[in-house]
Amino acid sequence: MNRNSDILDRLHAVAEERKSADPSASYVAKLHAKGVGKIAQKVGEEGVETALAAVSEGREKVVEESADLLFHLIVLWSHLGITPGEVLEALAAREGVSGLAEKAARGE
Ligand SMILES: N=c1c2ncn([C@@H]3O[C@H](COP(=O)(O)OP(=O)(O)OP(=O)(O)O)[C@@H](O)[C@H]3O)c2ncn1[C@@H]1O[C@H](COP(=O)(O)O)[C@@H](O)[C@H]1O
Repeated sequence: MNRNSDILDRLHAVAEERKSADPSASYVAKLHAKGVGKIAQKVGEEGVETALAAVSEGREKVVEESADLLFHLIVLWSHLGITPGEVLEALAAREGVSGLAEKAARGE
C-alpha cells in the first residue's frame, strides 16, 4: 500500500492538535485563530491557483497547487468538526450514481 494512503488522516490529526497551539508558533493554529472566513478564503485562493496552473503552468505546478488546496481543505474540515472519513464516505456514496452509461442503459 502507498505509504501516504493515510496522509489525510495524519494531517487532520495535526490540524486538530493545532486548535490548542500557539498561533505565533504554528501556521495551522494561526488559521484556526483567524476563523472560518480566513480559512475559507485560503481554500478559495488555492482552488483558483490550481485552476490557473492547469490552464497555463503545467502539471508540476498543478501537483503543488493541489497539495496546497487539499491541505487548506483539511484545515477547514477540522475547523468545522468534519473528518476526512465523512468526505470520503460522501464521495464513495456517489459511485455509479450519475454515470452517463448507466443513465443511457436506463433510457434516461
Ligand atoms: N502542508 C502544510 C503547508 N502548506 C503550506 N503551508 C503554509 O501555508 C502558507 C501559505 O502561504 P501563503 O503565501 O499562501 O499565505 P501567507 O503567507 O500565510 O499569507 P496569508 O495570505 O495567509 O495571510 C505558508 O506560510 C506555508 O508555510 C503549510 N503549513 C503547514 N503544512 C502542514 O501542516 C503541518 C503543521 O504546520 P504548523 O501548524 O505550522 O506547525 C506541517 O507540518 C505541514 O505538514
